[in-house]
Amino acid sequence: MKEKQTLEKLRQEIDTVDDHILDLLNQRAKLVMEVGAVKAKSHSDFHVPSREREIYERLTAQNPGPFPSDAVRGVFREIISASLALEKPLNVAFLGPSATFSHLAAMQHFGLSASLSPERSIPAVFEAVEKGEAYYGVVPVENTTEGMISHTLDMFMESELKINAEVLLEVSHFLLSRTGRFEDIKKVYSHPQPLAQCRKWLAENLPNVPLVDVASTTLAAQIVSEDYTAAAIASEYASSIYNLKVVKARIEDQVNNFTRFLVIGRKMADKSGDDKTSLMFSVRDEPGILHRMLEPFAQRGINLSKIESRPLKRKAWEYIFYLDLSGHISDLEVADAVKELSVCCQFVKVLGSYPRARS
Ligand SMILES: O=C(O)C(=O)C[C@]1(C(=O)O)C=C[C@@H](O)C=C1
Repeated sequence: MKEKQTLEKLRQEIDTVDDHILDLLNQRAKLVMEVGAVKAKSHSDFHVPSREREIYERLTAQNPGPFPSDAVRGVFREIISASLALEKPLNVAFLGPSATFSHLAAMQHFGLSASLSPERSIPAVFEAVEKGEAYYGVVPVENTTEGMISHTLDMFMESELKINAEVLLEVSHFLLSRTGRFEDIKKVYSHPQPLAQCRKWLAENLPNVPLVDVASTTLAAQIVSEDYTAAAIASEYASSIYNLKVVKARIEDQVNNFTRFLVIGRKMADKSGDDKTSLMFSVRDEPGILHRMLEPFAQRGINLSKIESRPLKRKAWEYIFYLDLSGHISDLEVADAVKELSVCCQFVKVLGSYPRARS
């Protein structure tokens, strides 16, 4: 009896706190709408990744607990997403179909209030943003086990779109089926990449079961939702969409399997204080050129986090280089280094400066 009274009292207190939270959320929403009106007048960008980063960092740093800091980030992810939708409903194109990892990356970055539309290919995502059908696009660029996604890099050769943000997503594969029972599985469907990333686990655990390549993990989940004797390798999110049970979670052979996605838009992103800049350039074919192209960065102590080369399609044995470095293009040192680099280049293109993703 006493416990019941205590419970009731505690729940009343929770209700009072919730009322405060609701009131504060509405106070915040009104302020954000004022910010939106100012931005509309000055034609400024509605989505500001650097400001969002500042909010997350400030709140998680000062969080006294016991509410977990990761949850603070998740809650504010949704508060900001809903606020932004009040300023301007945001259309975001991503590499579809729905429930694939690009969809998850878009949800992670923009929250659940953004309107997310699947596109059938990487060029179609670029096109949707270029034509203004979407404000932003989300495309994969690199995987820790499979390497660079050259299709995305090649798109920047023609496109004038800018990288506005990066998203790091841990890619975990789930074995899903209607019954959730191992013994019912007579076939496994998935996209070739997840099948390759789970090869060892499949050989050990389902050695005689045929593996079937399909166009996406979503299609695999869809097929399996109508076949009680098949299983799909897909994301955990796909299980909720297609009403499937998890036979086995995290079956990828390599732990720490991350994919990096780029958020592309029509304008350059503001400086956040912890940024990366991506460049693309081609150099003249002459002795010592590789050394010279890296010198401007080494001399200024600018850290390079990635260098990648791709063949220039128009000319045999000539290459385009992609470089990721620490800093924003509005930093004097970075701007100077890029200027110096351009002396030994046929062309240099800044693909964008954007906040470094939290790993
Ligand atoms: O500060 C802004 O520029 C806002 O638009 C407000 C706000 C927020 O909810 O705090 C919303 C969206 C932006 O991406 C960043 C922050």
